[in-house]
Amino acid sequence: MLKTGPVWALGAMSGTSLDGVDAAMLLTDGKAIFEFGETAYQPYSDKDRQVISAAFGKWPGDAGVEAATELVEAIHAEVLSGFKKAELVGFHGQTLAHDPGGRGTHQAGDGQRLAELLNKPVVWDYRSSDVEMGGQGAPLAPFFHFACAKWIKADAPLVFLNLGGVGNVTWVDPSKSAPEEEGALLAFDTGPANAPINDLVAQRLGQDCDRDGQLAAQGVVDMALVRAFLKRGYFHQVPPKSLDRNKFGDLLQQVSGHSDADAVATLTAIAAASVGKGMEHCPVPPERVLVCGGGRHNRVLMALLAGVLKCPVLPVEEVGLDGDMLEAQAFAYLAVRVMRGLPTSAPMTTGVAAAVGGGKVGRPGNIT
Ligand SMILES: Nc1ncnc2c1ncn2[C@@H]1O[C@H](COP(=O)(O)OP(=O)(O)OP(=O)(O)O)[C@@H](O)[C@H]1O
Ligand SMILES: CC(=O)N[C@H]1[C@@H]2OC[C@@H](O2)[C@@H](O)[C@@H]1O[C@H](C)C(=O)O
Repeated sequence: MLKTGPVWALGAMSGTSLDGVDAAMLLTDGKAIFEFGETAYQPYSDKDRQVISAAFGKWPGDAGVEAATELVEAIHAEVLSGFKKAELVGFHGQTLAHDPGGRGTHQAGDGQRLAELLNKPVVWDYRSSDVEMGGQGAPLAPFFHFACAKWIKADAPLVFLNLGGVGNVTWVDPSKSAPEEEGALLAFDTGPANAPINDLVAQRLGQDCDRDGQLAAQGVVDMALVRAFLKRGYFHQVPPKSLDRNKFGDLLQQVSGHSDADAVATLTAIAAASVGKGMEHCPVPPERVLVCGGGRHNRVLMALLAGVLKCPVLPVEEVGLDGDMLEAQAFAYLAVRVMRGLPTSAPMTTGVAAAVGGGKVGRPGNIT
């Protein structure tokens, strides 16, 4: 049993951009944020990235999945074992495939095995029960965004924008008292963010990202391609809605005739335009957009967003949050909610039939 009151939870996230594993401590009772704690980051090597990306789009039992899973577990065990103060762990794992309307959702990494290795309770498989109840299983950070809005004492509707491999937004009404309350949240994936940019610069230049947007800054945006992209069905779907990382895998083909700089500039403009399009769904316009995720370091992307959005666009650091660790903190927060039987998603965050508490709990000594 988890003791009552606030506990130190350790969250870990390996995101779709495949840069590495983020880990962060959070003191929470599953409702409010009490304190932010230590963090760690372990980048994937090129070899790790190859093993994991070879398993993208694959399901348990498919070739390559076991190797990727072992790697994900081993790297998490290494990073997380340093956090002695953690009373429990929230382990997201690595999404390999996401098809909520079909085969489900697949995060590599077994929380029971990790619980044995770390000798602590591990909450994992956060997305499956939401999907089983008709939800998208993503995004799941929104309940934490609600807690962040309270922590920063926001007094008007605002948006959290995460620019990871995929982009996602959470619109928050901070006047509500709980994230599951009707009208408190609206969340969905906006479109591709860093994933296509990373893939293109990896393929063409052997780089891991377009650092600070340097290449995009030298290119010319193919506006016709951007306009055509926004006509795709996904952008006309009413949220909640979510994306597989490789849903727009044909994008690289679309820019194959462009120079490196023009191609990256166009993919960057597509990421910004997708967010702009998504904002049309907000119940009321947000007072500000607070940006987390690695894409906020991309100056071109941030400048384009400032042009597209009709309110201030600020990195979350402006309000005292850590934009590189927000998702890891989210899974720490959600771990405590799961342990306490509190919901982790709701109809307006994932489209699930009713508020649901996702997540399994792995406990040391439970291996059969
Ligand atoms: N200085 C930088 N300049 C440009 N892009 C950057 C910079 N730093 C990080 N990024 C981008 O941000 C990515 C990492 O972002 P983040 O860790 O938020 O993604 P993620 O958690 O893997 O993805 P997701 O949120 O989709 O699961 C990198 O792969 C890179 O594309
Ligand atoms: C299926 C899956 O892993 N989705 C990720 C991905 O990365 C960003 C976006 O797409 C978001 O929906 C989600 O991650 C964050 C952490 C979330 O669940 O809120």
